Amino acid sequence: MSDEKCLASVMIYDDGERKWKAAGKTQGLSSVCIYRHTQENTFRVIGRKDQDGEVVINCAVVPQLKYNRATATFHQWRDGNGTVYGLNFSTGHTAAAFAATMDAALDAL
Ligand SMILES: CC(=O)N[C@@H](Cc1ccccc1Cl)C(=O)N1CCC[C@]12C=C[C@@H]1CC[C@@H](C(=O)N3CC[C@@H]4C=C[C@H]5[C@H](C)C[C@@H](C(=O)O)N5C(=O)[C@H]43)N1C2=O
Repeated sequence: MSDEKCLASVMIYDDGERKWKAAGKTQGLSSVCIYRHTQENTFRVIGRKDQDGEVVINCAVVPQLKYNRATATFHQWRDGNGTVYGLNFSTGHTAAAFAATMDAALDAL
């Protein structure tokens, strides 16, 4: 698993207000990675705010996860309890790299 750091703004969709909110206490970019737990063969998306290290996403990658490439730089998915995460990547390249790692994780499950 290439756990190359992907820079993105981590967003969470607020169903009530029907709008995207920045995850965590502040705006700004986070380093988002997909980590593999070798023994259990499980995967998690972990994102840490570059500014202060706050963990703004810590989400299991489950087999039924539907990963949606809404645009070249904005990808999104629902977690197990219905929270919708959005990653607004800095570049199309990092978006594609992250999506390829996500696809590889989903294939390995
Ligand atoms: C069937 C299903 O579940 N479908 C989900 C998506 C999905 C599909 C398949 C599997 C899983 C999921 Cl999760 C869906 O459609 N969902 C999930 C919640 C929200 C939404 C519902 C309606 C709106 C309508 C428009 C779009 C939206 O939100 N889009 C479009 C791109 C655009 C890009 C960037 C961001 C920007 C950071 C800020 C803001 C801006 O541009 O101002 N913005 C956006 O506006 C962003 N929606 C959605 O994605």
